[in-house]
Amino acid sequence: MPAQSKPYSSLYDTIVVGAGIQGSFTAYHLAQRGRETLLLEQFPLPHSRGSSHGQSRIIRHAYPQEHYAQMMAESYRLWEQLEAEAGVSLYRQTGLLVLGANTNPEFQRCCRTLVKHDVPGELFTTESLHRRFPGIRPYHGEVGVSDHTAGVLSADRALWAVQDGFRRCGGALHDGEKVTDIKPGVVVTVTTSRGVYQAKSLVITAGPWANKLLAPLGLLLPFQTLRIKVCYWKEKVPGAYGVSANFPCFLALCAPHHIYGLPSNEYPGLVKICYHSGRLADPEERDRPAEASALPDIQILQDFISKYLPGLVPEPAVVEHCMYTNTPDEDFVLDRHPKFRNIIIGAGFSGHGFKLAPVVGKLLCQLSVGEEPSYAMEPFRIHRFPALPAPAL
Ligand SMILES: Cc1cc2nc3c(=O)[nH]c(=O)nc-3n(C[C@H](O)[C@H](O)[C@H](O)COP(=O)(O)OP(=O)(O)OC[C@H]3O[C@@H](n4cnc5c(N)ncnc54)[C@H](O)[C@@H]3O)c2cc1C
Ligand SMILES: O=C(O)[C@@H]1CCCC=N1
Repeated sequence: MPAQSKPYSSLYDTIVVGAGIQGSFTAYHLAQRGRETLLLEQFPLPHSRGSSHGQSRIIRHAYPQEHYAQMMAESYRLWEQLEAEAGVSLYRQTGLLVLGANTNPEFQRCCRTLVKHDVPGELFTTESLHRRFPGIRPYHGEVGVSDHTAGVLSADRALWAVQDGFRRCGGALHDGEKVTDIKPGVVVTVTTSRGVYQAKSLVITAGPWANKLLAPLGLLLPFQTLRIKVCYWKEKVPGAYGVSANFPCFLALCAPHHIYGLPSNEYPGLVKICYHSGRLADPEERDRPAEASALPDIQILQDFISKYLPGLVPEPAVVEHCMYTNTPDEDFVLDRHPKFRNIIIGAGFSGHGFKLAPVVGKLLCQLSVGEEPSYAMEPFRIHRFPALPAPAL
């Protein structure tokens, strides 16, 4: 048992299951409020089996949905606060360019939220876009809008910083300890591979494993767990698409799924460009070879790079893997269990939850202490899914 553990079957205010970015921020907010909190993680930390590992994530105000755009101001502030507390730099401003047809409704909604929230940026015609970013060829006559506040979060470092902040507030983090059973009740009993704990409330932030913990609690949410290929592409001229050359992050509004990229930085000479989808995969068998019918994501990226980014070699130089947990509408689930009201669920972050983790953690903390959440929660409610399958309890 880890040194700072309480004895067998001790009572916590809250237990959080899953120390990815969402569970870690939830635990951090709870501990900052003086709640006795236990954060349980199945794998020894750090690990690369879930959704929060890797060097980089995009942070941006540019969102087509108002409910995310309005959370971003607070999210930036909380990231800055964490940087100050931890004494580390977590955010690098690069700007972000959204590329799309000027008739694309999602593009137009992004422009509207940027204006509404007074976010500094510029509109680009096809011609001015190519002049300003010569490395980009708007192949189908796309236009652009930029978000000057956007940039890159150092993901691994951020995860470490928030877990360290949690511990410094007196929180207990047990890694390498898998939750195997949850018994609901006024006091929730949690059994792990190492012991039994009790808490007045429980937060489940288990990423792609969420349904494995929810099914025995009579709930199966309509999640798709996807294996995403994180591809890095070589610059023909080193640094041409780099942060030092002021190349921005970008989000290309392509059908059926978007393509996004980050300037070369973490691996010098390599630009991270990914397809915002992947093939269905169980997180327990993430790297099992794909069926023949699997999504040709690399070909889609190669085609995009040949057409739009002529300064890159259209062959991936490095491919890593990560998991998405998608909901049908790509909105998060932040809600109480419909039957066990002291069990809170944070899941379904659909490949865009990292930047919002400071606010997500605050909302899950508010739900677990019985406070009114600071934002309208309707988009995140479980009851938006019709006809949920009901596993027997
Ligand atoms: C390739 C890729 C690129 C992305 N890019 C961006 C981006 O640019 N910007 C952005 O904002 N977001 C991005 N995201 C999304 C973001 O990274 C995720 O939304 C976020 O990391 C989800 O975190 P999580 O804590 O929900 O899940 P996870 O990180 O998977 O954490 C869940 C944790 O729960 C643990 N767990 C599960 N079951 C148990 C159990 N029984 N007992 C104990 N522990 C358990 C798991 O081991 C895991 O550590 C990206 C995601 C990927 C994969
Ligand atoms: O959330 C983000 O910014 C990235 C880029 C767009 C698609 C998903 N993740």
